[in-house]
Formats: sequence, C-alpha cells, structure tokens
Amino acid sequence: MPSTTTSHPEQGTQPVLSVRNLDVRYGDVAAVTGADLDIHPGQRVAIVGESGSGKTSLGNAVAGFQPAAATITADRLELQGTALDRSSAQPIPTRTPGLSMIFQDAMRSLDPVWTVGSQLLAVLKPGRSRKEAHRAALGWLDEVGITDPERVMDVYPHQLSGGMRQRVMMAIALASKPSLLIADEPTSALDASLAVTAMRLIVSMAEREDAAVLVITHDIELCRHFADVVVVMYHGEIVETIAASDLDRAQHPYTRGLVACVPTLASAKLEELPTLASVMGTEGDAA
Ligand SMILES: Nc1ncnc2c1ncn2[C@@H]1O[C@H](COP(=O)(O)OP(=O)(O)OP(=O)(O)O)[C@@H](O)[C@H]1O
Repeated sequence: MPSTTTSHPEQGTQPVLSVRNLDVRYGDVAAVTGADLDIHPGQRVAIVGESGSGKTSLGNAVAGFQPAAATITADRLELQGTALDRSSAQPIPTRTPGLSMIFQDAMRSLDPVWTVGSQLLAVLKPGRSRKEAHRAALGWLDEVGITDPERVMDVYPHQLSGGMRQRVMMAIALASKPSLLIADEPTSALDASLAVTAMRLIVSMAEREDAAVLVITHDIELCRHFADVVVVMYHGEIVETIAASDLDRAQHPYTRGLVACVPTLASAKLEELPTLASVMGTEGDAA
C-alpha cells in the first residue's frame, strides 16, 4: 500500500483533519475506497485526479455536503479531534464549526435571496454588536479586494460579476474563522491569470487566518505552485501522497502520467503528449 500520510514539521501535534479508511458509495458505485488523510495546522493539501476519481466525493464527505444517495463509512473522520458524523445527509446542509467550503460556482454557497451584507453579518454577528459586525464585514470585503464594500453590502449575489461573487464567497468562508478551508475546483471557471490571482488570495488569506487548506483540483500545476502536499486519486483510491516539491520524482505511474500530460515549452517539441490512458495501459478501454 502506498503511504497516504506525509511527514510535516507539526507532526506530533493534533492534525486539523484526520481520516482513516473512508469509503463513499453511491449504491453500487464505490466513489472513494479506503482513504487515509491527515492535514496539519496551516498545511496546504491538494487532491488531484482526473474526472470521476472521487475528489469531490471525498471533500463533500469531510464537509458534510454529501448527497442523500451517498453512504459514508470511516474508521476515523475527525476535525480537530472531534468525530464528524456523516452517516446521513442533512436536508439543508449546515456549516460544520471550524470548517468552511468554497466551490467553483459561488452561487452554490451564496444564498440568492439574502444580500451580501446579511450573509456576512450572519457569520460575524455572534459575540459582536451590530455596529462592530458591520465594520468587520466591510473590512472582510476590503480584504478580498472589493473596492466599494459599502455598495456591495447591499446587493444580492446575482447583481455581482462571477469574480466578485467568488471574492464574497471567500470573505464569508474565512470570516467564520475555520481551521480548515476546503476549496473544490475554486479556479476552474476562471481564465489562467485570474485563476492564479484567486489561488494567491485563497492561500494568503488562509495563511493569515491560520487555516489549513484542502484544494480539490484537476490541475497538477496549480498543486505544484500552491500546495505543500499533493494527494493523488485514481478510481476512488489515494494512490500517492507526495510533497509538491517532489512531484517530478513521483513513484506512482499515474502521478507520473499526470505530470507528463501537462504541456510545457519542452514537451511542445514532442510529436504528441502522452495521454493518461496510455500511461496507465487502459487505452482502448470502454469509456
Ligand atoms: N450523486 C451521485 N450519485 C451517483 N454517483 C455519483 C454521484 N456523485 C458522484 N458519483 C460518482 O462517483 C464517482 C466519483 O465522482 P466524483 O464527483 O467524486 O469525482 P471527481 O474526481 O470529483 O470528478 P470531477 O472532477 O468530474 O468532479 C464517479 O463515478 C461519479 O459518477
């Protein structure tokens, strides 16, 4: 079995997230099998793999956003030492204290019938006067690069551009002071330069707030630049867990395939790029 946890300077301290032998099934479909994962305070972990490899199922199981059709079992599923009960889907998903999630589509996490301000205030109000919470909300909007926070407080999500909505979603996710931020394909809908800006913002804000980050992505290059550790999934299993700085020395053929499939100036001299099917010897299999 490949190792599915990695060494980290803070190993020995309690992990923020600790998962052992996690299975996610949808009826006969085994979406995730036997996943082990530890995320340490402040660590940035990326889950990478092709479409259908089980990344989102794993992230949703941790966050408690699993669909009703999912059956989740685990020997351990703990956030800061507290067991998370994911035995049944909630009719209306509720926030797990200490955990925030952001999505590719900001409309999935923003409520369309509440103004931006009321959604931010809902997170910021506990323990604060209304005035303090309002000031904190403006501060958060400013932090995520919104230049006219007073106006944005009063608008509804659909009145904002996609990029602005994403910034608002980030402000709400981090204003709740999570110890773990899960970001599911946060940049897939953005063009390359905006994707880098968005990832920089996620990483720098999370670092400032002392939140560990779990990014779910197809993009191995994004992992290389923004993650400490890369968790590689293939057909529902974690096949390799590797320091991002070691990606070029990956052991598993699938990880090597993912790295080799990224077009670079050097690879452009190849007659053709390898495909994952050719790397895994599954070329010609039925899709
Ligand atoms: N609600 C669902 N009901 C039934 N099967 C599902 C459901 N959600 C996912 N699956 C199946 O579970 C497997 C893993 O899907 P999952 O979405 O977790 O993978 P992924 O790696 O995140 O893919 P993508 O990158 O395309 O989102 C796939 O075979 C998928 O078809």
